[in-house]
Amino acid sequence: MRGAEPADAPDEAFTLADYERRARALLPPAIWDFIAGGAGEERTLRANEAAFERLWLLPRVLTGAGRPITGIRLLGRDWPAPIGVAPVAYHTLVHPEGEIATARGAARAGLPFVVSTFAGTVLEDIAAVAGGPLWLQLYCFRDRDVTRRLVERAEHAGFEAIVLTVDAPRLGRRLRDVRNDFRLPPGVAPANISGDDFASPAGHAAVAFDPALDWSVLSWLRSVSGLPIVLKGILGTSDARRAVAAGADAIVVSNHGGRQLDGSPATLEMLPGIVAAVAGGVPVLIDGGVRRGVDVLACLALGAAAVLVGRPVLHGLTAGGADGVAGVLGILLDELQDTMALTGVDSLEAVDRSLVAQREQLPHLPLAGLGTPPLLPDAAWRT
Ligand SMILES: Cc1cc2nc3c(=O)[nH]c(=O)nc-3n(C[C@H](O)[C@H](O)[C@H](O)COP(=O)(O)O)c2cc1C
Ligand SMILES: O=C(O)C(=O)c1ccccc1
Repeated sequence: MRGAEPADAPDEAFTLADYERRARALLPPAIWDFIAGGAGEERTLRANEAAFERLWLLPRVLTGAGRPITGIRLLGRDWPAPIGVAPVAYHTLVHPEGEIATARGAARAGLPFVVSTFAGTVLEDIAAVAGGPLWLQLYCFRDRDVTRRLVERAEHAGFEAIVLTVDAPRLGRRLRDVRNDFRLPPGVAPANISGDDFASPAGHAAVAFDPALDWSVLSWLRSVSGLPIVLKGILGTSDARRAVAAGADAIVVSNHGGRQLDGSPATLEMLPGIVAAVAGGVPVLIDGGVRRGVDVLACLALGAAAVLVGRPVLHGLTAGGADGVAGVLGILLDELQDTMALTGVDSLEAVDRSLVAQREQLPHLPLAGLGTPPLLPDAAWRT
């Protein structure tokens, strides 16, 4: 259920769901499937969004907090809001200007952009139009020279962090793509790595990704770059602790938007346990299913430093190029401000766990306990 929708679906978009609908109407079905789909039966994909439906925000009244400030500081940089663009391959699949248009759109909000190893446009060109922090998402290839050159180029172009994706020794089995025999259309190819045979993403990954990647990759990465290293794709508490011990500068709690291990839990459900395990050691970011301002605040209430959004940015890019990306990010920002004002917090430092309650738990709470409900008991399973 997407909220009040006009029957005749006009062109104007007021929510991320509106952008999603517009993108779906515009894209060829196989490209839509590649973007929208997840691995296997898509249980994890569905779980990401569903987890937000089970969480309520508890407003505080008469706090005088009507003019919220959304800014945060992360890895030594000010962000105007705790929202960044998640790394997504091949923006040129949905718009001829690809990541250039995305960077222009993100620049209007001043928000950070994590550029994929599989970007369809050139890193230096993206850097030339960016207006907020740029991070490079890295897939570590068997060919470490190709990997190293990519990192060096990014550093030289002014990228400020490396986001190493750690949940992909190979790509997950995405059944929509298998059934569609999905291939990249002519003209869509990675612009920043050498090699060939990119047309089938899963086929290419099976050959090129390093399937034997282990924790030693961190010291290798340190040896080739002085940039902060962010590990993306952590879902378990012991992996989170290990990431901190291994010297990661931040982590992203992610199941890759449900595209890798189908059957892995919703990211929101794992967040509180991971935040507790990391105990302030490094900032914890999260992605997966963030679709409204209230979702952003829920993540922060459970301890996230910031969120990344993936598919919605591509929906904006599809529907309106740079304007569409700015539209999507602007809606999220406006909604976050609305949510903060109505929740009664005027800065993100004031946000804590007392602001959220898990739906199933509320009826059992004594009324007096509403301010500090025992939320989301930390992950029942540990890895
Ligand atoms: C079409 C598509 C391509 C993606 N490509 C990458 C990628 O190249 N590298 C990466 O680390 N994650 C990639 N992801 C995962 C996203 O970074 C992110 O984890 C996920 O999309 C977040 O969930 P959301 O789409 O629900 O916001 C991709 C996701 C999609 C939908
Ligand atoms: O990471 C992904 O999810 C993804 O879809 C992808 C696409 C092309 C190349 C590598 C990964």
